[in-house]
Amino acid sequence: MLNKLKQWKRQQNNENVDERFQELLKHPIPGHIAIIMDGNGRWAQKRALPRVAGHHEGMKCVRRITKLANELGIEALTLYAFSTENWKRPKMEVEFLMKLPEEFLGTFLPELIEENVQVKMMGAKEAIPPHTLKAVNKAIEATKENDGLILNFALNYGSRAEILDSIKHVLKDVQNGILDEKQLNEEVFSNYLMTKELKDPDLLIRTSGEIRLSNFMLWQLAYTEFWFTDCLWPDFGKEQLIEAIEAYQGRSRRFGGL
Ligand SMILES: Cc1cc(N2CCCCCC2)n2ncc(-c3ccc(F)cc3)c2n1
Repeated sequence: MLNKLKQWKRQQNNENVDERFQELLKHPIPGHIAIIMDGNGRWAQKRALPRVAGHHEGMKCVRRITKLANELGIEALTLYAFSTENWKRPKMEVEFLMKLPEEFLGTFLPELIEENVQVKMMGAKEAIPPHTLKAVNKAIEATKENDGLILNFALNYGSRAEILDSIKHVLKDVQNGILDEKQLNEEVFSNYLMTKELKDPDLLIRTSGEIRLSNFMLWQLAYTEFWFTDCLWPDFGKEQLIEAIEAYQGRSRRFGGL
């Protein structure tokens, strides 16, 4: 009896989730969503599993949320997969993390191609292992003509380093007469950033209850709506994505105006 009731309640909830998902489409959808995918280690710890099990489960969640974002017609999804600070983690964990891109793409690249997804990457390539970079570059090449969802992985990414490198590039262009410093403004500077082909994120989601940016897209998030959740990334699913976008749709954005 109890199982029947649980099954009925679960079905009611699923129907409600699907209705809410469809309802999202009647209101403005965020063009670009950025996600700090936090809580993978804690997810594993709660289950007395090794931390890497949480990272692996988090990788499956990447596929789940990518499919949902594509269904919603979201233009770009930027995922913070590995920060410049993550190199400080234990060697074994870093080696495991650096294998995830090739595992993800080895499994899902055909599906991404099928679903018209364009894979991009932003970050400092020089420190990324060749085997990792080879898999990512293969996916970028294989999907470069796709014009559906842009799936942008932040890999060995740090925003302060990105901004500093852009400033150095601007200085060099001014010195070489390529750029007149009087022409330098926010729009011109944005074209020096790794995100030059993307609009700024409309919505930032951070999971696991942490309320900080962790050196992520500091310039680009100036007018972005933030949504924080205690939900751990591996547990982040359709219902949580709906909740985040419902919150976004409930806010009126003024971009500094009245
Ligand atoms: C380093 C790392 C970690 C990683 N995690 C799983 C998601 C939670 C965050 C940490 C662990 N995931 N998940 C997917 C990728 C990936 C990266 C580039 C790419 F082109 C394709 C897939 C990934 N990369």
